[in-house]
Amino acid sequence: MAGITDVPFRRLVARFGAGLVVSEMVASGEMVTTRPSARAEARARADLGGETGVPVAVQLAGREAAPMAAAAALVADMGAAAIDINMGCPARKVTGGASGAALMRDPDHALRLIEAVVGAAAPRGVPVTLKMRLGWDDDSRNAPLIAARAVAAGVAMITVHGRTRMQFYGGQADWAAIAPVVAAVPVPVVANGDIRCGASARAARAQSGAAAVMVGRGACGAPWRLAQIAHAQGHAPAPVLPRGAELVDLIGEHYEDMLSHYGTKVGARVARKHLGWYAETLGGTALARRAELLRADDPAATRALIASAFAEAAVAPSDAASQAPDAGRVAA
Ligand SMILES: Cc1cc2nc3c(=O)[nH]c(=O)nc-3n(C[C@H](O)[C@H](O)[C@H](O)COP(=O)(O)O)c2cc1C
Repeated sequence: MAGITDVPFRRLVARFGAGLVVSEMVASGEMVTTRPSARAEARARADLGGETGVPVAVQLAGREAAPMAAAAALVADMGAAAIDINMGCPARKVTGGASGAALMRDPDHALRLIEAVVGAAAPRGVPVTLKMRLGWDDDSRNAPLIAARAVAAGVAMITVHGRTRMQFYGGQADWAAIAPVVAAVPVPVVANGDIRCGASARAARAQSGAAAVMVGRGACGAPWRLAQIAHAQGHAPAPVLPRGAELVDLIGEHYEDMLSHYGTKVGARVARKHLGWYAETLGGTALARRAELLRADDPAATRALIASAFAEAAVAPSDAASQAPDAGRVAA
């Protein structure tokens, strides 16, 4: 997730057992631009330096086949374990440039782009995956059609966020609407949208028939949650959940990692949203002090604040998260 799943966050997720992490969305044009600073930033976002200690898939966004193929070749040569094509981002600045979910409005063009990426990645032995929505809007739910064509072009796995682009993040993800994509392709389909706990993961898989789930916002302020959900599905051992001093240490290390990764000034700003999410996840005293955490600026004061705000916090068991707003539909 852009602005969230950066190197410090991915390092934490890897610590809880992730075997593969995915970069933030990287603009293909910037990856291959001749402007050195933009290019360096794009390549840093891809993080192929092995800093997380586990394989990295790189997600590319773009609207034209040629720069997408050039970026795919570049990241494949830099060691990407897989290349994911972004066909789901609803943001106006992305779709306005005809990238992200806007590609779903023109399947023929999208296919040329997919073929170009596969053409660059396949000879290098790197699989290509695709992330999409149900369609642009309710009148054009063309995910099954695009998925089938993408797989025929060589795509190895498809993730579907169960909303249309016009829904942005509103309403609830429609997991059952992912089932026609599962039926249309012989490759694994991953269900995404509003999955926050073991129970919602099970419900999403049951309603969609998907082989796996993807968790986005549910991992914010909860880098352990992916491991909890994997365990609830019987795919991983129970994660050791930090409490008290260990939790303070973990959040403190995340904070220090953000400062060193981005530099103190930018890092302190990036850290605020993560500290706010930790407070929302952990509740209690931490939640009561969320406003302070969101204003945190000076590193010494922030370190002291982390130590006192999270001192009594404990991670809830996975399915306690089903007390979240989607609890009703999980039970239904
Ligand atoms: C701030 C933010 C940034 C995101 N960035 C990306 C991205 O870079 N690539 C991507 O495929 N999806 C991105 N997403 C979408 C999520 O991956 C996911 O599809 C969506 O949030 C629904 O899943 P969730 O309910 O589990 O969050 C982003 C979502 C948010 C809220």
